Amino acid sequence: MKPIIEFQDYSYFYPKEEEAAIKNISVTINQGEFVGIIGRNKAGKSTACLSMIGIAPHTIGGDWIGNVIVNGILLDESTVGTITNHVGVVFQDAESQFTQETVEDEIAFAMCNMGIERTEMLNRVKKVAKDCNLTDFLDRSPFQLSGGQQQRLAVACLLALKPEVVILDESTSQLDPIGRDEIFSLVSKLHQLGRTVVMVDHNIEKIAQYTSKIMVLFDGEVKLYGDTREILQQKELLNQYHIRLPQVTDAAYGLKEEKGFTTLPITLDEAVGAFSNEDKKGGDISGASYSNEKSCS
Ligand SMILES: Nc1ncnc2c1ncn2[C@@H]1O[C@H](COP(=O)(O)OP(=O)(O)OP(=O)(O)O)[C@@H](O)[C@H]1O
Repeated sequence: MKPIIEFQDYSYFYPKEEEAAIKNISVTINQGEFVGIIGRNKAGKSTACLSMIGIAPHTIGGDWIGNVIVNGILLDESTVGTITNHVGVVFQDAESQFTQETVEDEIAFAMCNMGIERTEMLNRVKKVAKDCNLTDFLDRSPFQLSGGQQQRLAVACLLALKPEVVILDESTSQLDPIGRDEIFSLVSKLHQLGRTVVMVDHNIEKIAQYTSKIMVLFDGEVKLYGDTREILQQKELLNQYHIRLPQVTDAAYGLKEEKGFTTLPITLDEAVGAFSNEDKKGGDISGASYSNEKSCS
């Protein structure tokens, strides 16, 4: 596995702040992983994202200790410009980044500063519009799109630049359930195509369904980092960090002894399998019809 983002004993202090917002973290995100970052408010999730793209410290200022290495580039030697060749980020308020009159121009605009040849640029607009299900809206104003469509447009602008890593920081928090599903479905496809995806989201059900790894942040520290299924088995620990289990996992946890579950289901499909299997000996979901492959509906 090739490391794509490495935090090495990294701490970050916002300007004029004495306490670090990120405290001595050492974690590696490998190429092709889909990592969910979770944690209560002010845990440091956005600061971790900003550090992955160099906005902290290069744009915001402040101090740091340790290192962040993005695709082999050390923080000391990077600029936001060099990192954005590898990493793209979409924030919660996608709308605020739009400046163009049409969706087509907005996607093309993202490529303007990169000196991309016109035919190539038009090809990329067509491709990402298709991938993000925006082909029918190319002539429309970005401001006449729904919240979900605007988030998809922000992702399309980013994909046109072909970054290896796509970061979404609470991009679904203001969307209705359908808009949220659209974004998760889109990033899941990107992940299947081999992109590395990092997603900050408070929706633990979706994080459970789609991610391959979870990073739990608490007061600026990484408390847990590992396989999504393994992390979500640890109710007491997660609760300590103010994170709840997915509802189906919590329900199965309550019946763990009675049903003899050795592994808790983390998605609805798995729970249906687990509970319909309950008459069988032990009621273990390992006998149920689920796999470690994440659903990508
Ligand atoms: N520009 C800033 N200047 C000073 N301190 C900041 C700044 N931005 C964030 N912080 C502080 O850094 C810490 C981590 O904040 P951060 O926004 O990274 O957390 P978060 O987990 O993303 O929170 P939320 O879920 O509320 O968005 C908090 O204590 C916050 O107050």
